[in-house]
Formats: sequence, structure tokens, C-alpha cells
Amino acid sequence: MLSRAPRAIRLAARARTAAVASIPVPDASSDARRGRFVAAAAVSTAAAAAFAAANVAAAEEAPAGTDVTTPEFAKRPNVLFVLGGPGAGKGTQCERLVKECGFVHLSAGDLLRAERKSGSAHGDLIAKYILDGRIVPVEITVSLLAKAMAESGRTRFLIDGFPRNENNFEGWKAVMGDSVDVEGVLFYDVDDETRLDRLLERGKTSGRTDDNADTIQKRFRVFKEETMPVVSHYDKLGRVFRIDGAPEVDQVFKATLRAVAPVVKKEAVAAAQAMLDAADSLDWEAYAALCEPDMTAVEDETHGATVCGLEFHKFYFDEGKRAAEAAKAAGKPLPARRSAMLSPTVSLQTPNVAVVSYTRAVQSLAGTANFAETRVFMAHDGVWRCAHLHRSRAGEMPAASVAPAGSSDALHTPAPISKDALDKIYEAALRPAAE
Ligand SMILES: Nc1ncnc2c1ncn2[C@@H]1O[C@H](COP(=O)(O)OP(=O)(O)OP(=O)(O)O)[C@@H](O)[C@H]1O
Ligand SMILES: Nc1ccn([C@H]2C[C@H](O)[C@@H](COP(=O)(O)O)O2)c(=O)n1
Repeated sequence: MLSRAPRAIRLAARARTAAVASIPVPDASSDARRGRFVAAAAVSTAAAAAFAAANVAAAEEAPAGTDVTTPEFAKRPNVLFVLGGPGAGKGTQCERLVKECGFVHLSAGDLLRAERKSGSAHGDLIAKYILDGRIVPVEITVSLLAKAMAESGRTRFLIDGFPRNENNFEGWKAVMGDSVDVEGVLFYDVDDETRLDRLLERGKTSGRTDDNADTIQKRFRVFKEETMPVVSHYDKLGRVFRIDGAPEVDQVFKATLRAVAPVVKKEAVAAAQAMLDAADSLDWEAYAALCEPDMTAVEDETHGATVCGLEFHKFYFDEGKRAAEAAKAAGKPLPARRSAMLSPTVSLQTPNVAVVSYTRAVQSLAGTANFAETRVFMAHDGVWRCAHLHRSRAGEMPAASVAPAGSSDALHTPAPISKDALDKIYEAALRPAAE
């Protein structure tokens, strides 16, 4: 990841500078454009260019076959929006999620404050909007978010304080389209009185221009009139994780962890399915990127032994590819294979350790077979990798019952593995790690 960042950042910054310069932004003193939706084209040319440029750069610079490869399934970013009234504790909970679950936290307010401080051409406008408790035009905000997402090089985001009104919501859709999965909204519910107390207390040390009684009341009004309709929209879609934000921080965090669990579990299942897809297509690079380097495995092929490391598994990919190429050259291509995951269950041991169990149904014209599989995944910085695999054959249906009449059984017989080759693999796989 690290090796990709510099060029990605340079390209994103260049694209953004050019694009943002061309964004029409309303006069800070005028309300004329307030509430109007952004022109999709104007937003797209700004933020989408930055986002795309950085992603292209990242892809260009990823060295093939090294452990920096991002698993294919994870390339599409996952986003949780974080909303709640001013002072509800959004930032506080996001910080904990970053620490304990490896999310990337992007606060729209923080990005705007940093942009203002940076001496940007939009600095005065941002300062005025924040002091007035109003919502900055989305052209600016979504461009900052897109840039930060791209620069992070990561794929799992908490986007805090956004979308805060319809203009934010439309601008996001125009720029991001379907390129990002919005999992839902973490919504912190806290009464006005408690939030007012918290903000006045925070104002004693925060240095924020908007932590004063006058601006706080304006922000409360904007929250009710402009933000709540966005929350209602997601509520109707069944995608709001509502959390009581009034109790003390640790207790709210427990509820937060329960709320994010379905999202985290979904990621672990997606990682398991991505491993099956990689195995079916004999894509070793993709498979290896989804494994811990010292992954342990017990499967029929290991004859009850536990193998450690990836060499053992790579052998089957290499041999599978060789057999497929030979069959193709002989004009008898091997039948396609597809693995479906039946009834997956996920148990989260911690926010970063997931046990995924399922029946793997392997379909091909050579026959179908079911395996009981369990994969233990660990997440580092929000990226899941398999640390242990257990597979047992659970049932099969011979080729004769599924192969169409006239197809050759010879095509369906797997290439035998020589004893010598197997011995070498076992030897390598079972060797202590220190050697
Ligand atoms: N559960 C809690 N109990 C008591 N105080 C809290 C709790 N959560 C956060 N706080 C405090 O309340 C203040 C506001 O919290 P925080 O900055 O996280 O809110 P926010 O929703 O991000 O606010 P804003 O939208 O204004 O940025 C902070 O000083 C924080 O320490
Ligand atoms: N989507 C956003 C988010 C924030 N702002 C501005 C206006 C807010 O009152 C201020 C502070 O935000 P916070 O740090 O409380 O999330 O920043 C905006 O215009 N648009």
C-alpha cells in the first residue's frame, strides 16, 4: 500500500486542483443557490476526477504478485454514513471504531475546517457557512471526501456528518454513483438539552467557531429541517442503525459494535466467496491476496495433517492451470467449475476475527460435490484475510449423473498428482516456520 501512495496522491491532487478550480460556487453572502441541487456534471468533473485518478494510479503502481495486492472483492469501497445532531457523539464513536475495527474515519466538518485553514480559495466561504451553522455547497465537500477516500488507499469508510441535507445527498449520488456501496447510516440519537450541554462544554477548549450558543441553535435547526429528511430517506429503506447516544461513551460504543456487526460479517462472507471464486478460476494472485501468509489448513488433501503456509495450496493452482492448458491444447477444454456458498453462518469472535462456516457446493459437468468448510478470517486495517481453513467432503454426485450424453469422462478426471510432488509439498508445508 505504502509504495502506491505518493503517485496516487500527486495525481489526485493535480486532478482535484484543476477540477475544483472550475466548480461554480455560490457567493458566501447570497442565499440564492441555497437548497438547489448541484448540477451533476459540475460535481462529476471535480470529485470524480480526483477519485478516479487516484484509483487508476493505485492500480498502475501495484506491483504484481506482492502482498500489497488488494483483494478483488475489496476494491469497491464500503461506506457507512454517520449522522446525528451536533454534539451527539459521532466523532467520539468514529474514533473508537477506527481504533478497534480499522475503519477509515472521514469527518466532513474536519475536512472543511482543514480546507479553510489551508488557504484555499474557498476558505472565506467555508468559514462563513460554518459560523452561520449552514451547510457548505456539496461541490466543495464531496470533492474533499473523494480526495481523502482515494488518498487513504483503503476501502472501508465512516463518513461522518454527511450527507447533511438534500444537496449533499444529490451531490454524493452524482459523483459516486454505484462505485461505492453505502451500507447504511449509523444514527446517534440524543436529546437537544444533552447535546447543548456537551457542545458548550466542548466549546471551552475546542477552539471551534461554531461551539457557541448562537451558532449551536442554528445548527440544531438545520439538523431538524435539513438532515432529518435524509435520515428518514434511509430509514424507509431499512438502512438506519439507530443508536441511543445518551449513555456514557463505553456503553454507546457497545451498541455501536452491535450495529456495525452485520456490515463486518457481510465483509467476511464476501472475502470467503472471493476465495472460492479465485479457486474456481485458478487465480492464484487473487487467492493468495486473501490469505494470511502462514494460513493453516486441514482438508482431505492434507490427510488429516495441518499444513501451514501457502505453498501447499499454490501447487493445486499451478497443476490445475497446467492441466487446463494441456486440455485446451488438445482441443478438449476442461469444464468450468463454480462454487456456491450455501447457508453461510458467521461468528464474530472480535470485530477483527470472523469464523465463516458454510456448505460449499462445487458444480461442474464433471459432477457436483459438497464440502463442509470453515474459514477463519482476520482483519487488518479493515482488510480480511484467511488465517485457517478446514474442509471435509460432505457428499458428491458422480459425473455420469450430470454429464450430458456423449461427453467424455476422460475430460472430467483430475490430473493425478505424483507421489514425489506431494512429498515435496508436505515437506515444505510442514517445515517449522523458523527454517
Ligand atoms: N456518550 C457521551 N457522553 C458524554 N459526553 C460525550 C459522549 N460522547 C461524546 N461526548 C462529548 O460530547 C462532545 C461532542 O462529541 P463529538 O464531538 O463526538 O460529537 P459530534 O456528534 O461529532 O459533534 P459535531 O457534529 O458538533 O462535530 C465532546 O466533547 C465529547 O467528548
Ligand atoms: N456535510 C457537511 C458537514 C459539515 N459542514 C459544516 C457545517 C457544520 O455546521 C460544520 C461543522 O460540522 P461537524 O464538525 O459538526 O460535523 O461544518 C457542512 O457544511 N457540510
